[in-house]
Amino acid sequence: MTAGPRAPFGERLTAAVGTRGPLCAGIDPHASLLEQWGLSVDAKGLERFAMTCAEAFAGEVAIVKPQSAFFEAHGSAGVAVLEKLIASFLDSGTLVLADVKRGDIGSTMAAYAQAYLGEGSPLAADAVTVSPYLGFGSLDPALALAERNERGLFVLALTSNKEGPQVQRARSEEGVVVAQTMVDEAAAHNEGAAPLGSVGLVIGATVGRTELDLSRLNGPILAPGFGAQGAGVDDLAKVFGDHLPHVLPASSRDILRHGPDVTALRDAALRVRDAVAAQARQLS
Ligand SMILES: O=C(O)c1cc(=O)[nH]c(=O)n1[C@@H]1O[C@H](COP(=O)(O)O)[C@@H](O)[C@H]1O
Repeated sequence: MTAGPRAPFGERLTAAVGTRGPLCAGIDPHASLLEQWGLSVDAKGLERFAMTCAEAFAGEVAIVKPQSAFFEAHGSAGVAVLEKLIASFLDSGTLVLADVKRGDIGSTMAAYAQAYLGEGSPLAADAVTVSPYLGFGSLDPALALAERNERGLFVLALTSNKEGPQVQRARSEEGVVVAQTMVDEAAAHNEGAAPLGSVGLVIGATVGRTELDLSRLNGPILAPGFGAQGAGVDDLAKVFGDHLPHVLPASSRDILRHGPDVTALRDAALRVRDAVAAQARQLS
């Protein structure tokens, strides 16, 4: 991505959502979607898929989220397509959140941070998803590099899958819900940032009442699970209530199934965005 001075991620995201509305369009090139789009299930088909998404979304939605797994599945040629996709959004006004969900011991985390948040790295994106479930402190190298390079992190808190609560809703010896600890740690990093901090959380739109205190977060909330996993606009109000203005619903398959026609794909994304924005206005 661009070298040189930029605004902090939280500020850039706020501006992008202000201009282009509240939606994170997921780019998840499932083999079944490649087939449905009439593409070959190989790196060539992957590249066509990715570039079609770039054409449909660049400059149109606030942020896109390529899911790294579907690129990695094609080996080094697939990773090269991910690099090309990230570069294609450069200066488009649409930010890129690389969904890599990395989490490891600190010394290894430093290398992941360099790959996805390092200046000059071909995989560097505006933000990445990370997992704090090796302990929030294991993310320190990524937090430090993100801050230095004005990039962002989205830290898993309550994920959209049904297995998540076993870990995320467990309580510490002091009785604090594990996910609340992640919220509080992210909030500490965002304290005092304006208009919004650069350390976001991931809370699935499918999780029901979060029972988390999000009042001091001062950061964005990515809400996947929208569309294909069953969550809809009504769930956003139920799950996030007053925090809805900082929520960024994410949808992948439910939008991507409208391809390969670029206009149909773009219109599908903008329909979701408009439905979310209307719901947020109704509740404000
Ligand atoms: O971090 C994520 O984006 C994520 C977190 C989560 O709790 N649940 C979740 O589904 N995701 C991702 O969001 C996308 C959801 O895709 P769809 O179900 O097709 O909209 C996938 O790329 C998931 O890996």
